[in-house]
Amino acid sequence: MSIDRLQMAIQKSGRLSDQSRGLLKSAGIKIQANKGQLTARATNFPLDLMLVRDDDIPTFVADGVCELGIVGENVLGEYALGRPEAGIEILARLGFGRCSLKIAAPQEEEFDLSNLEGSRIATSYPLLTKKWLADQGISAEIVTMRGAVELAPRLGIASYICDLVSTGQTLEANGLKPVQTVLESEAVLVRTGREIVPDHAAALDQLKTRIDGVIQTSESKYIVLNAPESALDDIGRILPGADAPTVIPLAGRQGHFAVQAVCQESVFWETLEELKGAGARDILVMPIEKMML
Ligand SMILES: Nc1ncnc2c1ncn2[C@@H]1O[C@H](COP(=O)(O)OP(=O)(O)OP(=O)(O)O)[C@@H](O)[C@H]1O
Ligand SMILES: O=P(O)(O)OC[C@H]1O[C@H](OP(=O)(O)OP(=O)(O)O)[C@H](O)[C@@H]1O
Ligand SMILES: [Mg+2]
Repeated sequence: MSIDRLQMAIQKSGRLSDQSRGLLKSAGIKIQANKGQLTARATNFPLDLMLVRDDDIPTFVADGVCELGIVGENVLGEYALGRPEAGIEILARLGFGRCSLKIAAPQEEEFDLSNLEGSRIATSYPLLTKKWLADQGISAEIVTMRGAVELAPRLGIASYICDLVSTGQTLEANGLKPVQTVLESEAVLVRTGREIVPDHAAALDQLKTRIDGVIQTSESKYIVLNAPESALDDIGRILPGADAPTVIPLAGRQGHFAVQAVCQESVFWETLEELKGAGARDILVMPIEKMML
């Protein structure tokens, strides 16, 4: 580690690791692979990585050991409830590691919210669960477990669980069903609430601009199509998240135009069908490699 370089904490190995590294790669940052090491260095940017357990990332960022981190909102939320003064700031939502923290009940149970009153709930997220229960006006006992929470009802440790769900396969395999959502979560880029030295601040701004560009381009597409003049208004309304399309007359085709636009929202097959229905032809959708707004 070097004090001249920005420090960022990412998950060493787990569900967020590959995409955290992928995001940096897309931002043009080359990371020297260092197998088994707890740190890694960018070779073309003043950035060092700390490769740690995801649970430790908020502590590193709060204490200013790392100015930046990539962590799930679930882990960040639990940490922030325990240390509200930590002052960690979310800089960007990253669109991966999407999951929900959910209350789950046995599949055969006819669930009603009032069933939770006075019950035992097993979870690795005691503070988020407690807060949600308090918000609902429910009092219940929390049993904190580090993992394998889905086993708790079968083992008789608790009647309900509060755990992360994405496909729902793990719940199903354990005879459980989701009944309430406590938190929707995705990976976020966070920065310390502590002061950042000026040298690092410039690198941080540059990195943030690049990451914003990567997020934008992953959602954005460049659309080109041809259309008669009568269809242009409808097409302008259909194009998702396009500010001001470029409209150019087609040579030799009176009353027909080429339309070009950057769409900053997802372009689905349904969108193309709608455009065609409005009179568009020869529709091309192209990825955008880089973008700086
Ligand atoms: N099923 C899932 N689908 C999508 N994202 C998930 C899922 N489960 C967890 N996540 C997200 O990925 C993060 C990391 O999950 P992972 O299972 O790798 O954590 P972990 O086992 O606690 O790892 P570590 O060893 O770093 O402590 C979670 O905190 C959450 O934000
Ligand atoms: O709804 P699903 O798609 O089945 O995903 C949910 C599971 O994913 C997570 O665990 P993970 O697989 O990351 O293992 P871990 O408990 O060792 O972290 C989470 O703790 C659930 O157990
Ligand atoms: Mg963890």
